[in-house]
Amino acid sequence: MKIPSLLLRFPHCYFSRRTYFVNCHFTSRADLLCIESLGPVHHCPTKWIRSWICSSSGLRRELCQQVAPDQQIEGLPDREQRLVDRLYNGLIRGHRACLAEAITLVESTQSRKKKVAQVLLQKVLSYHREQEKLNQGKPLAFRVGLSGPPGAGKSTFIECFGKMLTERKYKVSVLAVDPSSSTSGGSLLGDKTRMTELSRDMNAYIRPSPTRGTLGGVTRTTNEAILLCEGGGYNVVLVETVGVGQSEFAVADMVDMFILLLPPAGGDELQGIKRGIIEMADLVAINKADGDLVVPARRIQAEYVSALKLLRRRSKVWRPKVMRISAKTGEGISDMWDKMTEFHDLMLTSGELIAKRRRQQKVWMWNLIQENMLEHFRSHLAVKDKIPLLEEKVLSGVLSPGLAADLLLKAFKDGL
Ligand SMILES: Nc1nc2c(ncn2[C@@H]2O[C@H](COP(=O)(O)OP(=O)(O)OP(=O)(O)O)[C@@H](O)[C@H]2O)c(=O)[nH]1
Repeated sequence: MKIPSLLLRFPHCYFSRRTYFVNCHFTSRADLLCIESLGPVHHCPTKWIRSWICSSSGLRRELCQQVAPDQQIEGLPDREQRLVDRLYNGLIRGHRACLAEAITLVESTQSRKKKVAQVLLQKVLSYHREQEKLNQGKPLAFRVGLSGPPGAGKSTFIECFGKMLTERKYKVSVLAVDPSSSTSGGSLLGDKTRMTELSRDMNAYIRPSPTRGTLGGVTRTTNEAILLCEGGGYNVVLVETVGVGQSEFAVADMVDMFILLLPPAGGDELQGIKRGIIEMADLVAINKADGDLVVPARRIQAEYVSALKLLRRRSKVWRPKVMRISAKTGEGISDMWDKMTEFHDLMLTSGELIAKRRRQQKVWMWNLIQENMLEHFRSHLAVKDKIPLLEEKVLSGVLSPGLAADLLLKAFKDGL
């Protein structure tokens, strides 16, 4: 059936500025819609459409309200709007090329592209809300963080784990957070040669770490990339980081479950691993528990079981577990997934998962403010030229860091 165009976004709907003829296919449950644009028309009998939707779809009348103006996506020139529409449509249909292009867009540092990226994200977010509603409020994807020191076997694990999930008809995306690649010029996660088999799997999408940017910038784009992957229908999103810096703390703040992958090695060999990160782990997996390494793996497992008992409980429904696995032989990987789904179900039914996600949203917002404020500060005309001189004075000991900061902050405030 053809009706004049509307952009339907449940629980809200509003009529698009550019009107189209559309084909609407309602599902029997009447709250899933596919809209296909066929061509422009110049008038839009809104009242008729509303009553048509309400009567023919059985939707409650209050679902058909106009969205608040600040939620509307508009204001882009046609060319950019077409780009957003193309990426959005491709993304929600599961086209990997569109997902890749969309992530490149959110990674862009150009202000124009950033704006376009935000419009796209806003659209994807609305789509998320609709889909979550259809899913009885359950999140679309399971977000899992994976961290571990170099050589722990992260890529071997992801390859094995990812393939197991795709065989079970999950769609898996792997995002890497590795700001070391921007600071040292070399990537600790050694992006290119990793997970070759999984990267050929049509139900998997692997995105290497952005090669530029600060930790703040990289985590921002990773957060946004998670949303895009979920929009693309990936129901398990793995965020990988190397556990020797700050990035793993950032990753723990963007996922539902945080997993620490360790080799069967004792304290000295794991010095690079920060103590704090163990406290954040929901599951510790001792990898390489095969062959001669089974015995040391058992010992390390026992050590971590005792260590975790001493930590403060972060959840009412879950105590961190320690498991032995072998990414090489695949042993323990299926059991590990069972534990992970148990965690997910418990967190979901207790309401802790949703609460955690909400908290993370707030943290994310403040991180963005912090990052943007700093960028604004550094590039402000009143302080920009003074920074090198004052930094030099602090370095040579002529000025205390506190005084230099005060001088810069004063110059900034005066210049506002
Ligand atoms: N015996 C054994 N070796 C493993 C296992 N998992 C990984 N390895 C080996 O450990 C080495 C490091 O594995 P990777 O998967 O590259 O480790 P990684 O943590 O991804 O390391 P980076 O790529 O440097 O971050 C490789 O030689 C693997 O073959 C395992 O379960 N058992």
